[in-house]
Amino acid sequence: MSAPLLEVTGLRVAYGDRIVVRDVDLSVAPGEIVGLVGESGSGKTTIGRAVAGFLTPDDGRIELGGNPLTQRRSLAERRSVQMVFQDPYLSLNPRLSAWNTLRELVRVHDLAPRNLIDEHVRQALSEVALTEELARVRPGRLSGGQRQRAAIARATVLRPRLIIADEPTSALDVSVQASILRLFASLRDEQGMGFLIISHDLALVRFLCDRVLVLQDGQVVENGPVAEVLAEPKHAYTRRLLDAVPRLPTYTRGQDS
Ligand SMILES: Nc1ncnc2c1ncn2[C@@H]1O[C@H](COP(=O)(O)OP(=O)(O)OP(=O)(O)O)[C@@H](O)[C@H]1O
Repeated sequence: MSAPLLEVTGLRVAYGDRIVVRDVDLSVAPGEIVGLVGESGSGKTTIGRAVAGFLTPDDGRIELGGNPLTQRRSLAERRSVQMVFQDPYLSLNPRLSAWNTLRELVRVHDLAPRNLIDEHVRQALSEVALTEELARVRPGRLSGGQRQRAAIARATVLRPRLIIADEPTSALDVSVQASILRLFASLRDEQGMGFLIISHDLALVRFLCDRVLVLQDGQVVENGPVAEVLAEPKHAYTRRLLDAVPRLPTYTRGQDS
């Protein structure tokens, strides 16, 4: 297996004196999609926010490509780890079109010479299958799926090495969920991006992820290839999580509806 892209060791996060993440180790290899599952309140989002640099852990190490990441990150380090939220409005400025948001990011991060900024933005939009016409309207006029595509382009335009996606499809209609998941898979396959996908949806994890970590009360209780963990969960908690889903819906690999 290739050297990890992300390596987290001994992560501990407390809110006040309440420890909500304890001794968490996790890794994501380049081109790997790792799922982080667990009940509500088990600490999934907190881990994602710590890795993205939005909060300071109380203990532990976060390394990207072998280099330690602290909360005080350089522009390049911030660019390398991008987060996509359940609610695309958190990623997009409602007063700015996605087109302008993306252009501004390319400019600030100096990713293309002035005359090639539009080209760079067009490329990112085409990867998420969003037309320039749609990208030029305010996010409020887009459908939920289009808005999430714009939010993903906001992350991918920066050519990050790792994307953390927190419940990226739970606000979307079932009909568009699978198309967003296929988009993540193609970014993994074509660009070798690593993903940490936070979800409570085991069907999504089975469809998309290569490996899964199961979190209970802030601790990792199971970690392994998705097929193994979901077929033969070793931990009673994982079995309970699976039992709580009477029948996993199946995402199709067909055309978007
Ligand atoms: N800013 C905060 N201040 C205090 N406590 C918090 C804060 N954010 C989260 N918590 C608490 O920390 C614990 C872990 O929350 P977290 O959001 O990481 O869990 P989660 O697994 O992502 O849950 P969900 O699936 O509901 O989003 C919860 O008990 C939550 O109430």
